[in-house]
Amino acid sequence: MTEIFSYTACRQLSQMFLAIIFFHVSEYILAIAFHGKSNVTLSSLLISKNYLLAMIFSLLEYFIEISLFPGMKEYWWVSSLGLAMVIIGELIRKIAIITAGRSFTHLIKVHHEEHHKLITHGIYRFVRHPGYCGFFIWSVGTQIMLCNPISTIGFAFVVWRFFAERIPYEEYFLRHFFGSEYVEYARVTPSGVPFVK
Ligand SMILES: C[S@@+](CC[C@H](N)C(=O)[O-])C[C@H]1O[C@@H](n2cnc3c(N)ncnc32)[C@H](O)[C@@H]1O
Repeated sequence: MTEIFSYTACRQLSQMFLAIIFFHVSEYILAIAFHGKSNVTLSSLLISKNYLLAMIFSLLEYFIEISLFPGMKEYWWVSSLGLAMVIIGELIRKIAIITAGRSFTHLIKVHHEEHHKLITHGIYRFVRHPGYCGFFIWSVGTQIMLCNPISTIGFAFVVWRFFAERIPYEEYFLRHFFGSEYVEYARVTPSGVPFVK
């Protein structure tokens, strides 16, 4: 039980809390910067009920494992790989948000607005969904950082499935808004999420 107060737990849990706080606060600040305070609600913090449940589950897994099998959390190369994924995923996502500017909205647009321009430059030259690619790496990275095997697999599966369903839906509207320009862009640019065409 004392392992919960060990150096390992303090370090891994503080990294986790810092990663979460930084992610959500920066999403909110960037949303305000690009869309204006009056157009942004607390939903831009991106904290849903399912997300909260997943995070609580991952912390429960962490506490149970560190109490019963403390050695599991001592694989520092695994934890450091997770930390690197958190930083890289965060960077990719924030570069995507800054590159797309006003075209990046947390809710998928179903009606074309004048200021909504097709973005194909910067990081969007390499992948069509850098924001989702970054979040996928970030979220799985948080669990690798905690050396949580069950949540690593669970997060990878759930987040992947979420984007595998969301991307075709989002692209249906993008094709509608931008026509052949989007079709050609999608033809030559990978999605950025593994196994999603
Ligand atoms: C949460 S953002 C995600 C953007 C993108 N899927 C990504 O992962 O970086 C969703 C909004 O971005 C818009 N969007 C997605 N790709 C776009 C692009 N290449 N150019 C302009 N708008 C885009 C969609 O219309 C949608 O309203």
